[in-house]
Order: sequence, then C-alpha cells, then structure tokens
Amino acid sequence: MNETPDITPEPRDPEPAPAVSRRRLLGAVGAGAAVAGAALGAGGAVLATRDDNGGGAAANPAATTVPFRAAHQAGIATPSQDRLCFATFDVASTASRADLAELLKTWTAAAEAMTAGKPVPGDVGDLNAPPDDTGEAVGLAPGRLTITIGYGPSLFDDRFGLAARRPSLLKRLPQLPGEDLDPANSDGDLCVQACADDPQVAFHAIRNLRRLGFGTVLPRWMELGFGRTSSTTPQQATPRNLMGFKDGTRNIDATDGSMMGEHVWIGDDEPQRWARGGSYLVSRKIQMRLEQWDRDRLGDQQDVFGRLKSSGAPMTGQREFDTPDFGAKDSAGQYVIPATAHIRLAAPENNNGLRILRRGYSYTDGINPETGDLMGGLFFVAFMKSPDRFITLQRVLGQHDALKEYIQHIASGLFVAPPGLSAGQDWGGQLFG
Ligand SMILES: C=CC1=C(C)c2cc3[nH]c(cc4nc(cc5[nH]c(cc1n2)c(C)c5CCC(=O)O)C(CCC(=O)O)=C4C)c(C)c3C=C
Ligand SMILES: [Fe+2]
Repeated sequence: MNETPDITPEPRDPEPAPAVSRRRLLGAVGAGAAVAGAALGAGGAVLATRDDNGGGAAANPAATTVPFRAAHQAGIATPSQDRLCFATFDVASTASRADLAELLKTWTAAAEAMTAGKPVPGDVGDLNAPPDDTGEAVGLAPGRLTITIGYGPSLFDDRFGLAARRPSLLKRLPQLPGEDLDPANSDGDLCVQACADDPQVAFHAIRNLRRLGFGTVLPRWMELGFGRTSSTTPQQATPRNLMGFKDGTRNIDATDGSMMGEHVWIGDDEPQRWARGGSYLVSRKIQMRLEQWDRDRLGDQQDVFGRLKSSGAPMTGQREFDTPDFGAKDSAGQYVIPATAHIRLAAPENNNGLRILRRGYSYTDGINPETGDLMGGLFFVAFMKSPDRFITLQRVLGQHDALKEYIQHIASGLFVAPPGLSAGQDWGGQLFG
C-alpha cells in the first residue's frame, strides 16, 4: 500500500494560467485555505471562482478548479460539468479493514491533488518505480474536476466491522418495474464519480484511483458519460438528452440551500452522525431504443414527455420555464399534458412535493453487433435525502410512463455519498470513525 505522500505544489497545467485562476488554484491546495479562501455558495457548495458555474461567464472556465474540501462533497451541488467517468469497486477478499482505511486515506490525498489540477503526489522521476501519476492529464486544464465517493450497502456487511456504521436507509433497492438489470454492471462496495469538462481529465482521475487501489480493490464496472443531461444551477443552459429533448428544466436549483436541505442532504435525524450532510446516490443505466424513437412522429414524441421538442416548453405553455398546467384540458376534454406524460408522472405537484437532484449524462456502448442498433441512452445519476424518493418515482414511471416503451433500465446502483471533508480529515477516518 502506498504511503500518503506530501502534496507537491506543482501545478499540472504548464500553460501560464490567468493570474486570478492560478492564485485561486494555489489557494485551494491547503485544506484550510480551500475552505476558508473560497466563496461559499448557497447550500454549502464552495465554488472556486465567481463565474465558473457552467454559464460560460468565466474568463477561462477550463482552468478553474472546484475546491475539494467543503461541508458537502463536490460533484453534487456544484455545477454539473460536461463529462463523466463513473466507476465502482469491490474490496478484494484478501484486504483487511486497515488496508481499506489506508487506501481511502491515499485516495483522499490523490483526489485532493487531482481536483486542484496537480498530479497524483509522490516521488518524481524515480527510474526504478512506476510513475506515481499516469501522466495523461499533464498539460490539460483542471476542467472543474470533482471526485465524489460513495459507499454501497455491501460495504457495511461483516467484513470490515462497518455494520454498526451503516446509514439507516442504505440497503439494496427493491426490484422495480421497467428494469432488466445486469448484475455485472450494477452495485459495488464503493463508487467514484469523476466529473470534468475534459473527458481525459475525468478518466485520468478514475484510472489513477484504480492504480492506487491495486491489491485492495477490484474494479467492478465503469461508465463514461459524454454529455450532461441536467442543469444544476439557473446559470447553466439546459442541455438535450439523446432523444433530443431539453432535460433538467425543472431540476432542483442546487444553489438553493433550503431546497437542498429539504430534498438532497441527509439530515440531523440520521442516527449515523458521520453520514449527516451526505446524500444518497442512485445510478441507473437506462438504454434507449433509439431506432424506434427516431421513427416516432414528433407529436407523439412531445406527448411522451409533455413538452415541446424545440423550445422545451410544457405543452400548456410557450416558454421553457413556464410552469406546467396539469389541470388544463382541450376542447375534447382530454388533458393537454397527457395522463401518461413523463413530466406529469414525475412532477412534485403529483408526488406530494417529492423532488430529487438529477445529475445524469448521455452514454453510448457503440453498436449492437447482432442488430446493428445504436446502444446508448441515459446514465441517470440522482442525489436525494432518502432512497425511497427514487423508489416512489420509479414505481410510477415504470408502470405508467409513456416513455417506458422506448427505454429499459439495464443497470443500477445505490450508494451513500458521505458529507464533505474538513481540514485534515480523510475518507478512511470519516468512514471508520
Ligand atoms: C425515477 C426518476 C426518473 C427517471 C428514471 C427518469 C428517466 C428519464 N427522464 C428523461 C427525460 C426527462 N425527464 C424530465 C423530467 C423529470 N424526470 C424526472 C425523474 C426521472 N426521469 C423528474 C423528477 C423530472 C422533473 C419533473 C417535473 O418537475 O416537471 C424531462 C423534462 C425536463 C425537465 O424538467 O428536466 C425530460 C426531457 C429520460 C430521457 C429518461 C430515461 C431515459
Ligand atoms: Fe425524467
């Protein structure tokens, strides 16, 4: 197992970054400085720069960093980046509790360095050892890299003495309608979500954590997301999913601290104090029947979502952010937003105020060699205060949603994302107490 090395303050990006960015980048290196020196966003999110929230307003958004240490982990409330690399790991049967604690400490140092735009710390230039950093991110801008860790229910079995630390709502999701899950691409003892504006930066993060994990953890599955399908702040333009519709219009505004407190962060009623301020992460790989969708009439496509394809407006409105009128009926007495429309069934108005924070990405697995069909869809990631929120929504959507004709849930995961780290704290110490 690698020792936790000192963080060498050697910026990864050799290009002369703007003075302000570089100052902020250096300020983010020390744990205390990161928290104290950065601007606290609403909901506890700490943003490295004023304008780097995806709205394109920053002078050089690619050069910006998102501080690693804050009240909540980065990668949840912080503005969604363009790319994702998501991986899960199982702990090796030969690894002990001490091995896992040590790895989590090493991962903390590596994640803190990489998100600050630095290489994985360690000896530099030792010809008799593999390089401590694999190198493919040298010269690339930090790209707002965030690394978010999560723990699956299986980690809290009897292997590592963690049963008494299990967050109260962390257990495997029940079987849900609309799913045909591949176990090899589902679940995992640990998950790591790496998001960045550069896919190579996100992949580099996962690859290096995997490398540091040799002998302690085994990769279980990995997914690459090539385009965000959600906005998490009002400053971001709403992206489109692979069905061509704007996606994320009525997502939670993650800069709204009270909404995040009500719907996303695990609260003070959680008996496991260490998990308070964290969040439950649901991942679902949802394959789209794209060939079938692409042959569907525009009118039918709009009925499926209850929104207009061009503007994203609800079928009862004119503009994207108009509030849907779920009571409106046409002259024939039919609902304007159909009874089976996705937004009707998922809306908080029709689910006792239930909301989740969606943070998903489009993915592709290439071509099905047998059919020639495109294989791709939505890698759905959502954060929530309790997993029953997802279960409630999926029970409705999986049975009644018009969209279900065009999609299939093929993989799944539930994890608890712990709260953020304070100065000097590491993931191992936080988990094991
Ligand atoms: C269980 C939760 C959800 C799953 C699974 C899901 C799958 C899914 N969604 C889209 C596309 C869109 N979803 C939209 C809105 C929306 N979806 C959910 C939940 C799940 N979606 C919610 C809670 C909402 C918000 C509803 C509301 O408040 O009005 C939209 C509309 C735009 C928006 O508000 O984001 C689209 C488009 C796909 C393609 C998909 C599976 C492949
Ligand atoms: Fe949806």
